[in-house]
Amino acid sequence: MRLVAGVDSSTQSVKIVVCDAETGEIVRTSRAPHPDGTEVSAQAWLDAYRTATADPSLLEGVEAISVAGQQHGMVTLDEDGELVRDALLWNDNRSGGDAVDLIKELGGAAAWAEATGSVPVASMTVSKVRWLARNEPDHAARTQSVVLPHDWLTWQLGDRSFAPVTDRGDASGTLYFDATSNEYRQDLVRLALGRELELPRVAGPNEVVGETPWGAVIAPGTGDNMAAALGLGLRPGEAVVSLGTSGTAYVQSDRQTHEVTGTVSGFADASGAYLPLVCTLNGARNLVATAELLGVDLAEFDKLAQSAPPGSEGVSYLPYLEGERTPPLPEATGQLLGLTLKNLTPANLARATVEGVLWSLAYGIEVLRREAGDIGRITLTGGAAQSAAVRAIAPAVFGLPIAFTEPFESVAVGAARQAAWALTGELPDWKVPVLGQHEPDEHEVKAAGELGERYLDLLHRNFPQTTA
Ligand SMILES: Nc1ncnc2c1ncn2[C@@H]1O[C@H](COP(=O)(O)OP(=O)(O)O)[C@@H](O)[C@H]1O
Ligand SMILES: O=C(CO)[C@@H](O)[C@H](O)COP(=O)(O)O
Repeated sequence: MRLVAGVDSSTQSVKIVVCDAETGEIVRTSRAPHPDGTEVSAQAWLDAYRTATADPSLLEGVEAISVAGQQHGMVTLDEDGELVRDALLWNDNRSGGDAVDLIKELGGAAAWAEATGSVPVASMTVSKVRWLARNEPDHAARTQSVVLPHDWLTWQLGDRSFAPVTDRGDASGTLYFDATSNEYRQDLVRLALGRELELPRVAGPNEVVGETPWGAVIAPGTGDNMAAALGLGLRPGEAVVSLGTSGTAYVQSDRQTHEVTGTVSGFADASGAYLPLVCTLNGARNLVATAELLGVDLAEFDKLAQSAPPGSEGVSYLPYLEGERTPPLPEATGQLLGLTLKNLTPANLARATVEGVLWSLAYGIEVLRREAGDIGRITLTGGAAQSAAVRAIAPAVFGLPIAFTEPFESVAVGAARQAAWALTGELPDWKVPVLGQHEPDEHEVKAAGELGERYLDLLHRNFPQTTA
């Protein structure tokens, strides 16, 4: 058996899987937590990786490795390749105003969508670069290069024996990369920073970019959502909804989208195609927060949520606990609305939380459908895909069949699949452990329409800027 490893260096933790390169069978796993917060030293990701791999038997016999990472984070390097400051992560909202400025300066949202496939929001690397230039001129002056979380960790795994590399998927989330021509847009870096940056070379999807000190092949790696698409074997006409720290919804496409409202980002994928994607800042943590508020564990939370009727008897939960990105409301806070003496129950509160989180993506999925074609089925992934309530309520909110898997680290497995591709030259066919599928019934589709209208109305009334 030839072994390959995949690393998922995501927001809350690092997860590692070791797989049979031919079948994808998972033979070993490990994980370690990341520090909390939206401003984190990249060194902490390497430390977590070292903790997770401290047992030498984990990577024994592994012939290839690949790192997938949280997208967009700004890792600043000086002329010696040392870290200039802590990384600003994708969910750090301080660059919200910078995104607005950059949109104006390039001539509007359509100009950005045309140039890069996406419209800047606080999350995008280009907005963080502008924030650095504006707020920390000394750090900006020392910054020779900006790389992404997965680029940096990949470079460290190779003991810095090659120049930093990235891949087309993660590069497309910087907003200074054009995934149609596969070229950087240094003019957009200049717009953000006032000068050009040294940027990592964009490796091919199954290129061998280097070797670890212990002799394993290193694959290019990619962004975490791109890796999950690989891990789940995403096919045209199907979507993935991921509920980790973020909420994401995406499809694979053979053409780049250029959606001007910024709801859908026109990212590239890790296979040479595209990955139009909707991302919210508020995924699984809403469920965890409400469960804590109710004083129950996640299993009990699931039971409560499923015991309430669709629509939560009028209780609505706008899940903007960490501000929001889609729609771009970096300063927003969460809202709990429609409460009465009769409906204020733990069950309605639990269900409304799930409905609010799912609805915030359903709203984006409608735009995704318009931009990238119809969607026949959604596969759930990310931490909260293990929630029975999410699985049961999703068909009612999306009005679509919902497939779910056994506990499955789709990002890490996707990275491992890429490693196998780099090792053997062939992208292997790996079986996805689909456990079941819930179909929406007619009543649920109707309920989805009503819930959608209620939430859109609440969004527009509470955040009038979204109606403009
Ligand atoms: N059954 C569950 N219900 C709801 N949330 C869950 C469940 N299991 C895990 N989570 C949450 O999912 C999140 C982790 O998901 P993950 O996809 O690993 O996140 P990330 O990739 O952003 O680090 C954590 O906030 C965790 O508490
Ligand atoms: O910013 C995005 C996508 O554009 C996020 O999806 C990050 O890539 C973080 O992912 P998770 O840690 O939530 O998996």
